[in-house]
Amino acid sequence: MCIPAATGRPVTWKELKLHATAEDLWVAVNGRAYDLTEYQHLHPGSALILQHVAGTDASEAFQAFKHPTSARLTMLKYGVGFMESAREKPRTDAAQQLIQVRSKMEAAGLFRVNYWNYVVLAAGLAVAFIAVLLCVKERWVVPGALLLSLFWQQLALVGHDVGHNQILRTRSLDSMIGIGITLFLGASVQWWKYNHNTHHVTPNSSEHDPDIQHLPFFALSNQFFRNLRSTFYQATMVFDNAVTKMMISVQHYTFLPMMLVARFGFYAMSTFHLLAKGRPAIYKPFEVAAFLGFFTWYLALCFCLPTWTERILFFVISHACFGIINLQMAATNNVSCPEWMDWFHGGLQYQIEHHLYPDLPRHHLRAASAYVRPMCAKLGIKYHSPTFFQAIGEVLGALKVVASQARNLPKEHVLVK
Ligand code: HEM
Repeated sequence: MCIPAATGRPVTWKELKLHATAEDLWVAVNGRAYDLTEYQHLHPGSALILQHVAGTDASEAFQAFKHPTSARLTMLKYGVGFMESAREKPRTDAAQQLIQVRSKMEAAGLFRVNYWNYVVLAAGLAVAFIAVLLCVKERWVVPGALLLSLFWQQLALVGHDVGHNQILRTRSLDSMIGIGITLFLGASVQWWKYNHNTHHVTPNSSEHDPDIQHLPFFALSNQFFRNLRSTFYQATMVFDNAVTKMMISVQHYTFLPMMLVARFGFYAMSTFHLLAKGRPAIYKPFEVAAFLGFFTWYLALCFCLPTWTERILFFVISHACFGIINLQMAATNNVSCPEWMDWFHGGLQYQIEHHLYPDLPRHHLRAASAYVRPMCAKLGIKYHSPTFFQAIGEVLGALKVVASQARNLPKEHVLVK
């Protein structure tokens, strides 16, 4: 990618590190230094994401999120100077391998979208939705509700593709598809995107990654046995109270039942995002309309069923089943499955490939694994890919370990703030 030259003076890496706060925010991108203190609040990818890379070489993160020409022109305004050297440290073996493998996959056409996949998927979604309407008309409550939960699960997976601009490759156009998804899924795609982009920039950081911040219900490691401040929620995740400690100590039992109500988390987070100030507000009026539109059609559908028993049953099954089939998201590691099951996992069974190359279209992830596995072997990195049920077992096992640590905490456990 061609980055416009920032005019100005030489900047040392030591100096860059002195500007690593929200109040004084510099980053280096491809050998140039930028002062983004003011721009952070205009940044479409959020101020928070820039704060996470403040004072560092953000070239790789910048590259990972495709930036259009307008971004490169904007950068001209904020240039401070050029870095004393193109990189702070020479590229590691792993970084070099990543770039080489990317070039090979580009040459093999893996970064090109095959639109037939989406035509088939869209047709499948349309058929599923019409089938749900027919089921409701015929009062087939259970099949209708099960089908609806599968429809939502598949739509959520398309939301993931859209969030990474994997379909139309342009943020505005993919966001339009996202608004359609909000209408049929009842979840703000812009909330999810804000959440998920932060997760990609700060994976597995207990303070920064919203995908692992689930107190008071779950703690994924003993890092959470402190009252940690979440930079994402701008709130303290309080561990030091009786209810949280009790919940964590039994989390391996509550995990699966909690998935039954996970759907409500989508509603809560979307509402919070749409009402919150200071978050990326692009397309907000459309998103709000689509979000409200969802409740209108969904409740209207429930009320097409003549009795309260049928309505409640339809509501409960469609919501609970959505949570259960979304367990494949909860595994958050690679999952080995036969090729014919790829549609069900929606690409999330290739977490390793996806995290290394987030803009890789999901239908090429299986082919990409043929490049990534040898790369891992070469670098001596274990490529872990259990089956679906093994993966769930591993998640439960990890939760159990942390639960037992929580149970055995000494009474005088000191909280490090
Ligand atoms: C250095 C100056 C930067 C400028 C001028 C800039 C500008 C922009 C612009 C104009 C967009 C909207 C893109 C579009 O409409 O397709 C954008 C999106 C984004 N940027 Fe940056 N950016 C900068 C640095 C960074 C860095 C260092 C990161 C990562 C740490 C980052 C992460 C993102 C993300 C996650 C998005 C959202 C992408 C999306 O919504 O699909 N940006 N940026």
